[in-house]
Amino acid sequence: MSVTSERHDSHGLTGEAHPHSACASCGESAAEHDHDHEHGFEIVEVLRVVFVALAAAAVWFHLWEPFHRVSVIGLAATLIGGYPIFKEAFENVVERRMTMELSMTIALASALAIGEFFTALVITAFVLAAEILEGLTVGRGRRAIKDMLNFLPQTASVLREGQTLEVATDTILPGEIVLIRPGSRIPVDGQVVSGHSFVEEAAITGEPMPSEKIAGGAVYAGTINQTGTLQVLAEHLGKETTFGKIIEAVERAEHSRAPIQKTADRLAGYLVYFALGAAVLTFLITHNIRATISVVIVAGACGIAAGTPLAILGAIGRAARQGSIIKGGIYLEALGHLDTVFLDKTGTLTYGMPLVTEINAAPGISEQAILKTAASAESGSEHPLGRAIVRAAERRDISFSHPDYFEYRIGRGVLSLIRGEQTVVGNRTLLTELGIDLPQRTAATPGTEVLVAQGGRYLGAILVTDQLRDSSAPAVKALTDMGIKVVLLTGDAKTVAEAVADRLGIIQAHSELLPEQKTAFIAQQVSKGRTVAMLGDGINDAPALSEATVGVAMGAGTDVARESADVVLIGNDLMKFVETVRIARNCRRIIFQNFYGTLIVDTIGIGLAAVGLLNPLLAAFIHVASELTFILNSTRLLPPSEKSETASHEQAPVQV
Ligand SMILES: Nc1ncnc2c1ncn2[C@@H]1O[C@H](COP(=O)(O)OP(=O)(O)OP(=O)(O)O)[C@@H](O)[C@H]1O
Ligand SMILES: [Zn+2]
Repeated sequence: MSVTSERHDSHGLTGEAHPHSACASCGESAAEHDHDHEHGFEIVEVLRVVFVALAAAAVWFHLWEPFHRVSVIGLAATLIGGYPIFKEAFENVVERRMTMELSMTIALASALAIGEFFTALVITAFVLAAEILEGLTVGRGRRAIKDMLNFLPQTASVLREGQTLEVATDTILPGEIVLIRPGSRIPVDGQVVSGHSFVEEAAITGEPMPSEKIAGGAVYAGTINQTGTLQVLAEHLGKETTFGKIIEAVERAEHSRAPIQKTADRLAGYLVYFALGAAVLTFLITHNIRATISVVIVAGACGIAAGTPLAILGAIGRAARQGSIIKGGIYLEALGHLDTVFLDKTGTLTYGMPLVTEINAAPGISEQAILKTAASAESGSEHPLGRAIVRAAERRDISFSHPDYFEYRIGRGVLSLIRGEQTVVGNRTLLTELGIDLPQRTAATPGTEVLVAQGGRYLGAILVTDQLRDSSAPAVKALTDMGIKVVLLTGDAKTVAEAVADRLGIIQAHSELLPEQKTAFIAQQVSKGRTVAMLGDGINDAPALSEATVGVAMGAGTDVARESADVVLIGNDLMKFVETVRIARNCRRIIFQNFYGTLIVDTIGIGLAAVGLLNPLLAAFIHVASELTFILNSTRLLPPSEKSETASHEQAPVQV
């Protein structure tokens, strides 16, 4: 049961500020407030319960009863103690909203009217006590997320003019050198300039194994430096850090309402009507006022109304802790009933750092010449394949020039002009379109064949192989085991697609797709009513990510991909995606448990009350107990408190 006093609003989390109301207006405002004055409110509320309970005892023992029919203590204490309930009910009447407070008020008024003062007081006490417990639970949920914000260090050591100064973190500027001692939390995103250490990055990636840092390595705010001192060149600060962005996304997600939340509010509203309707029927049929009051009282809806946002908040928070940022409740909900996952190959299933592994030259051409020509053509290329070729040429000390003209044919390769000669580097489709004669595939091993031609003549093929991510195979298996269809979509050749699909146990693979074909493919699935996720990393993937029900970007991918995505995997670990789907499914299951549980308990309760088997006190107890059970059910998803974690880290032995 929940009473929504104004003070209480400030403790709410999105959507549960008026837990019993079926109104969309209850969401946003409550979440804006903070909850620093929590303790003051608790004491007033606790005193109110104690007051009502004492009054109930007084009524029970017939203390001071100047009038025969009316208990002054009972009446006064119910009115004073129940004030928050009545106030809320009055506001609901003004707003023409049917809420549980309103029905409780009706029940209390009826109890007073038939002289059941003790009953009225006990019910009031129950309701108020439940409200406190619920407020604490929901507050804990909100704090679990807020905690994340407060755990960046407030001060940091900075090297300024040859001196080490302790300054407030928010005064550090990009480009300054920050000194990070072992055992302390890193305050900025930046690059290690000197030192050697291991850093625990669980806050960012969810990965518990510390990662080694030497000069040149990247460190992230919120992670913990463990063994050595590091000097870090600050690059991003505060909100601009990866950590800051995680928090921002989680906060935004918290404010956005998932469709299921609207369903929950509506369902909670219907329950009130149902209870009132049942009460009217009970009265008409039995003329038993006590039974009628019990019917009104027994049905609780907080398990649905407050339990739903709590579960969603917990799930988003938990996912964030393990390195996947869900940008809104709506995506969490979709992930909970996903039926297909589309995977891009390069950069998603593979590391996206391919290597040149083989060069097959046409007769009379040297490997050197092929690499030189290809590297020149690709010197301005951003594509992983182009970069691999350029890197290979550099590694072999092959000098190359820049093309006079360069054109990128999406999904095919590059056209360029080198010293007046038309140079083509790309796949079979591209070279065939240009009318260049090609031999059969020459490569001995699997990999992507990049064909090179100059002046209309085929020079040879460069085989580029990318490595599958370690997490790809287990992730595909886990998704398949969960009953989700896994489909590979790639721009690469059929042979490569099939080899990858084979290695990973993917049954359906589509190859040689242009980016717009990937997008169209996904759009078609979505229009069929499927709930699909697309995982990708590249610039070309952005439209497909937007088209999918849930677009998922690899953290190491391009900015465009991360912007268009609905979920970002910070650590590039595909198992994190699997884990996120599990969390989403769990969240959905808990919400539905609460839905069905509430409906069952309320229906049985109303039935028992209607036939006179529940007195109002028992009815109130059932209401409160069932609601608290369902709300506690929702809290199972909340991430463990970060405070204790932080404390244990700070106590870690400091070695300098
Ligand atoms: N810069 C390039 N140099 C050579 N070939 C290229 C280049 N860009 C694209 N290609 C050719 O076009 C194909 C499709 O490229 P695209 O970028 O669409 O997909 P991909 O990187 O191979 O894989 P995925 O679609 O799984 O990310 C590549 O496999 C390659 O054969
Ligand atoms: Zn309630």
